[in-house]
Amino acid sequence: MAIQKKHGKGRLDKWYKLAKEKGYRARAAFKLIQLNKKYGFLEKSRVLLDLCAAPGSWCQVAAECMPAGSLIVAVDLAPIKPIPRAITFQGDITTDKCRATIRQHVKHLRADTVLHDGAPNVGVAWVQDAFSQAELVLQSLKLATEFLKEGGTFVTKVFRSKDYNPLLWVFKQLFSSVEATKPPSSRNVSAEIFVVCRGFKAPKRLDPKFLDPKHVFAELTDPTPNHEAKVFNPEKKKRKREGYEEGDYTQYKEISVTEFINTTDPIAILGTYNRLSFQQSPSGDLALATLARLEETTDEIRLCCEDLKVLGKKEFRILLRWRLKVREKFGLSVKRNQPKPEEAEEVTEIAPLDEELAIQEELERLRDSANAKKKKERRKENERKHREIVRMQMNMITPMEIGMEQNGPVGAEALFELKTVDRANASDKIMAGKSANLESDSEGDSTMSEGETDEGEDQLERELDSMYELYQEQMDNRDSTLRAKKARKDYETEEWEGFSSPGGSQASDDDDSESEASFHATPRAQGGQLSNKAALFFDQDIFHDLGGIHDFDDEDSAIEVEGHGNFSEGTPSTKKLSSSDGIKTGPKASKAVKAQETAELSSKYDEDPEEPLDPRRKEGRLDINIITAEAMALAQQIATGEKTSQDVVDDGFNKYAFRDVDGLPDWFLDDEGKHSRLNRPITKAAAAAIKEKWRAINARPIKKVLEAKGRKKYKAAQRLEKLRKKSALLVDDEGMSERDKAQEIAKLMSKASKKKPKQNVKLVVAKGGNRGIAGRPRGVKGKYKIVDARLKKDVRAQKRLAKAKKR
Ligand SMILES: C[S@@+](CC[C@H](N)C(=O)[O-])C[C@H]1O[C@@H](n2cnc3c(N)ncnc32)[C@H](O)[C@@H]1O
Repeated sequence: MAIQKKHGKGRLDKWYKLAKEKGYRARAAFKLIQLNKKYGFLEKSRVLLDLCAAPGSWCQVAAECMPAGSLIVAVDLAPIKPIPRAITFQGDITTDKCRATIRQHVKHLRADTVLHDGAPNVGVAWVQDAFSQAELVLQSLKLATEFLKEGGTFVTKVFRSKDYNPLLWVFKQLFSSVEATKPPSSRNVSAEIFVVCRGFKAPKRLDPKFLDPKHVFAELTDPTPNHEAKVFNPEKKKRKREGYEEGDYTQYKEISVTEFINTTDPIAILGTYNRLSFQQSPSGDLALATLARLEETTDEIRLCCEDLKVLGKKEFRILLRWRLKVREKFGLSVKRNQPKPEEAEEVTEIAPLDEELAIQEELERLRDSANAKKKKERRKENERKHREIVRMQMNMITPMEIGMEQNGPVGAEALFELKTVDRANASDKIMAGKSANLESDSEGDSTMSEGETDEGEDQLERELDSMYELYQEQMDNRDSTLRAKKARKDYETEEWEGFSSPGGSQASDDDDSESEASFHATPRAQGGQLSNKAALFFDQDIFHDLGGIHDFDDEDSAIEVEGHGNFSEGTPSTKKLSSSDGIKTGPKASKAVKAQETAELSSKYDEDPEEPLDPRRKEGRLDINIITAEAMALAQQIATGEKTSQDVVDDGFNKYAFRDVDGLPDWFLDDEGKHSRLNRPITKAAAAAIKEKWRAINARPIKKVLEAKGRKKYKAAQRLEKLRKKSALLVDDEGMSERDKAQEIAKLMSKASKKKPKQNVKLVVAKGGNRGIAGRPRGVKGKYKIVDARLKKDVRAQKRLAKAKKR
């Protein structure tokens, strides 16, 4: 910390200059301004007493801030030049005469505020000072108790000495709020502190002992100080908050080296002072001059003398040895058998030597209390979470509300556990299953030959179709989920058309090739590349002449989808049916059989069903969502190796397969898709998992609630950011003490965490001048709502009727 000079040019700091500029009689004016800014007592005061007021800068500030017509009475040992709006007189605040004079001036009135900035030995009449600072404070408090009104404020200056705590104790007995603060304009080197006591309790009877210095400052016997311990065992020292020595309120102390040589207690000097000075006094010191010229006074010694606070054991020993040598040279007595410093065992408690320490401690205390608060909040939060989990277990809330949804329902991991697969060495089998070829003989002439239908039948068909379309349109409009489904269906249909386009260019897109890989007729590796084995195989000459193999593959893959669907043709309607089977897939192929992708399925578990209209994800993979227990059971069987993709393909050959759907009306296909389908066995775990999944999905808050929650979070983040910026500004403010900064930040935090009171909405009845108005009604402030006059009347009428019925 930079040391501010209290004397000489150092005292002409920015506050001094500012005071000059503003016309205040002393820089002390800013102390009151800053105290008042923090506590705002002057604006509320009508009668004020300023004890120890010379030269009168506090009076000037009070006269500026207090309301017009207020009474200011100021007293000091030294004369005070007249101040507009203030009554001043010369007197000693410790005397009865002064008390009587104040009474004369204030008459029957009681003071709202009593200020005391007294310091002995400061004024011109310092000789008359018989009291120490603390005693002077007690005297001013005595006057305050006599003249203050109930709830009044007493502001006093105290010094951090051993009397500080007893004084604070007395204040706390008499006032409801006592706060010690150091305004930024108060020099750091000064041990002064200002105590603002608010809410005077105005006791009817006051025990005189409260204001009797003998009782308040009654000393406790102290053990003899052990300076050696201070110097040589600094790490063992315990702080005792005694504060500054009486009359010595600076933290930086230096002493001449000659004193160090002459003293009988050198260790006391090393423990107390900051510097041993080689500076000559104006009168000249011969011993010092000799000392400086001695060869023993090496550069190292000089360096050690510069700052005693940074020295270690070794340097202290060097200094002590040097002192002994010098004393020998000067013919002073030398105690050879001085106790070895290391042997010092007794540890005494050391008072804090500087104010910096006091501030540090205060900050530590604040930090500790903030930490304790945080810990308490954390504990509360944990308790809340625990309660929520219990509630969730009781099915009162959903996992999503406490952010557990992404973990999936309990047992999901077990469901897709691959360990059992590994144990059974079935993974290879699964991998092999992936590339199983499917020979389709379903391809062929499947187009339905148009039979001979008569005119009436055709018309009926058309009518039925249009009626069904109309019905579907109505359903779609009614339900947003259905709308989403339709959009999805359209998308799939579109894609499908692309797939069967001639040349198969779309089918060989990178995106698609990946999805094809699982069931492809040709064993293509992911990304459209052939595996080495497959490449070698297809390099054979017999394949070279085969054109359109891709088209064929594509069609096969389409069939594969139907493997667990009900129809074998690659028409839009069959796509629909395949999704009704439980695994929602993209257009090309089902990926449910890929063991590696089953893991992905489980992670997809809780995705929003409303959100993805596009079945593909950004990276081009299919977006598969297991939505039925059957699909879940199948996925589980594949994941655990119970079934391979080949088995799935085999299962696909059943009585529902290979149905000709060409020319069948949509409504019929829809109906068939719903009812005429294979019932696959489901496991208990799969059923439970799907149930849990739907429970979580159903329990999700509606969009509006989610949006509101999001808004709330966003606002909280904004508030936090604002707070962070404000705190950063405060931290950078050089004009504020660390303690004030910490307090300000704590204030900001508590302000930010407070909930704003809900604004009441004022109901304005739309009648008279307010009838049919567009904007804010006249004379209405804040939130308002215009209500219909009739409503009120109706309510009244109802009440009247109810009353009449009772009679
Ligand atoms: C720091 S100055 C006060 C400055 C003043 N607050 C201002 O703003 O100008 C301290 C004053 O206390 C006064 N003082 C000290 N002992 C006093 C006593 N027993 N009675 C009255 N005044 C006293 C000194 O005369 C000195 O003027």
